[in-house]
Formats: sequence, C-alpha cells, structure tokens
Amino acid sequence: MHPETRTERTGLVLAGGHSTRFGDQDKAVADLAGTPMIRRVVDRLEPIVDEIVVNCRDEQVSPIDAALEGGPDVSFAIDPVPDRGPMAGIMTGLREATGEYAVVVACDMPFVDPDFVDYLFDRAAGHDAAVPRLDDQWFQTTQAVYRAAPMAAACERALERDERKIIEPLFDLDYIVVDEDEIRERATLETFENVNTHDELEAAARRLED
Ligand SMILES: Nc1nc2c(ncn2[C@@H]2O[C@H](COP(=O)(O)OP(=O)(O)OP(=O)(O)O)[C@@H](O)[C@H]2O)c(=O)[nH]1
Ligand SMILES: [Mg+2]
Repeated sequence: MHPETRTERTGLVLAGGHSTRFGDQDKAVADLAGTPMIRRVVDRLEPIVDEIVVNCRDEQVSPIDAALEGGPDVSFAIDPVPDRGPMAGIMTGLREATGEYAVVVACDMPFVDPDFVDYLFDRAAGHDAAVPRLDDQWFQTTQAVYRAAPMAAACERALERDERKIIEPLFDLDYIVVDEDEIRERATLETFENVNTHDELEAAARRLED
C-alpha cells in the first residue's frame, strides 16, 4: 500500500474493569511469566498500529505506566465516570483515538495474534466494524476493529438508552462478521483466550514457560 493511502490505525487496550474474579489485584498489571499482562498486549499490537491508547480508571494510570515502562509509548483515556462497563470504556478510548480505525483488545488477552488483528483491519475497511464470531459463541467485541467515530457515537446512543450490553452499538453500524472458518484459516483460538482468574493465569504461565 502507498504510504499516502495508509489509513491510520489505533490500538485501544481496555483495562478499566475491577478484575473481581482475579481477587484484590488488577489483572492488567499481573505478572504473566515475567511480563505484566497488559505489556504483552501492548507489545503484540505495537508493530501493526500507529498509536496505542489505554482506557482505564484514574488510579490505574500510575501502575499501568510502570508496567509499560521501557515499552512502546501509549496515551491514556480515563473514564470520566468509572464502572459504566466495557462499552463506556470503548467510547472513552475511541474518542482519544486519532486513527480512522481502531482495534479494541481487552487487557486480559495476552495471546492476541497481531497477524489476525492485521487481517481484521483489512476486513473492516469500507465498513464500520469487523467482529469475529465463533460458532455457538457470542461476538468477540473485545477483539474487534471499529471505525472510531461512528462506533463512539453508537456507544453514546446505547448508553443514552441505558443499554450497557457491549453488542448493542454494533446493531447501529455497518458491521461484518468474521466467522469461525475464516478465523481458523488465520489464527488459533488462543488469540481470544482471556485470563480472568489466578488459575487461568497459572495455566497460561505454564504454557509460556514450557
Ligand atoms: N472502562 C471500563 N472497562 C471495563 C469495565 N468493566 C470491564 N472493563 C474492561 O473490559 C474487559 C473485559 O471485562 P472483564 O473480563 O469482565 O474484566 P473485569 O470486569 O475487570 O473483570 P471481572 O470483575 O472479573 O468481570 C477488560 O479489559 C476490562 O478491563 C468498566 O466498567 N469500565
Ligand atoms: Mg467484568
């Protein structure tokens, strides 16, 4: 692709939750085989995006910044009102995004596959979103590419309707579904694995250390 036609891409990492299944620690900065989980996500996205935005609560900025020290530059998008759910976090983050398109990835997906995300950007081109969906599962809205402005506006409309389900804004947009066959041609399902508990963290660490 010619540089002048290159659409700018943002990587938006969602970290504004309370990790309640993880106990009293923030899973975003939890150590996974020697590297904080969010650092793994940022490092995987960095080669395929032009900027990285981290969405979180105010008090998370300092520990996340420390976890990312020495890594790629990021900017922070702080929830003005915390605890309004992941969709509100996506809205906050997309408003800070300078890219036309943004990949949203949860901070607890340390195995996110950059080649697959790259493919999602390609699939989203000309649409408002490209969202993976495995058979018999719900949309993978926290590993999907969105056109930033229309998605932020759709999130705002959903919140105004008091609708917090993360899927809701999609139905307001021109989105395409990347189905299981298409996913399996390009990635292993590890890309969607998310770490919610200490047991899951330990299982992931064992695989990485093997
Ligand atoms: N900004 C924001 N992000 C959230 C919120 N709730 C969850 N998230 C993010 O959305 C992603 C998926 O959410 P979960 O896996 O449920 O994470 P969580 O809510 O921190 O963890 P649990 O409390 O165990 O459900 C994670 O990256 C969270 O950081 C929220 O209220 N606001
Ligand atoms: Mg949650």
